[in-house]
Amino acid sequence: MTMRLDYLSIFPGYFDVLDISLLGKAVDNGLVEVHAHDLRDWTHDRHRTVDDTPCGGGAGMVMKPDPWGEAFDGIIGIEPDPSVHVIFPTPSGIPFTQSAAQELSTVERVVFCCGRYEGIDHRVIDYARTMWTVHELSLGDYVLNGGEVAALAITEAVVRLIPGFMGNPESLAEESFSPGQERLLEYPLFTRPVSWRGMDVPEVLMSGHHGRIAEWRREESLLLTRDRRPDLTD
Ligand SMILES: N#Cc1c(-c2ccc3ccn(Cc4ccc(CN5CCCC5)cc4)c3c2)n[nH]c1N
Repeated sequence: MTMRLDYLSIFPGYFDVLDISLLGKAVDNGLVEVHAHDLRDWTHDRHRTVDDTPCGGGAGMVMKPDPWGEAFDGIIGIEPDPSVHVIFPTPSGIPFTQSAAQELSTVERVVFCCGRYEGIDHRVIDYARTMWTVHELSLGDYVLNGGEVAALAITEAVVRLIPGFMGNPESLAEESFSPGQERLLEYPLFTRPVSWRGMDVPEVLMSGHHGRIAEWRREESLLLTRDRRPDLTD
């Protein structure tokens, strides 16, 4: 299966980075195809206007619905198709999680709608919900300037789960937040040299005793999780 990824943004250059590294490999081997679009290509005025003042007052500007609607018509089409998943990154979205990434990794087409300013006219989201499967997602409780960085993060989390993307799929199963995994943070990692600037790799990791190593790693994960993410231990 090839996953088609479309990105609608007034800064489509953000997505040039998807040609690099592992994601670039996924594009090369046909696992994903990436299309970035400039929302301003669907404006018709001299200034290629995409924003206007908020109805009801308030600070900042809101993205006009017209360019989004015309872009949808051109990029996705005018017929409803629930197999198309449209993602609106937004501060008011549902927190994006590994399970959401897992679900999205099986989808054949995803369209990211990257807002800017204070956000997108809500009718755009309401219209999209009548046509496609819509996800309003948030990366976390901090403020970004637009949806592009969130779209890149969601893309990376999803694409790495596509069968055939990762060289060693078994490693995915062991990761924190993977399905079936206890919700623990990952233990500290070490590699050679064994001694570096007066600090040594924990002896147990050099013992070759797999049982003791597993026990040490679990204990370290438990300590780290209790200290940094007590919410995961509920
Ligand atoms: N995913 C994700 C996100 C985003 C995100 C995603 C998409 C857009 C589009 C525009 N912005 C900028 C912005 C910033 C603050 C606000 C809050 N409002 C302003 C006035 C009253 C409250 C609204 C928009 C975005 C931010 N931020 N943080 C995340 N985890």
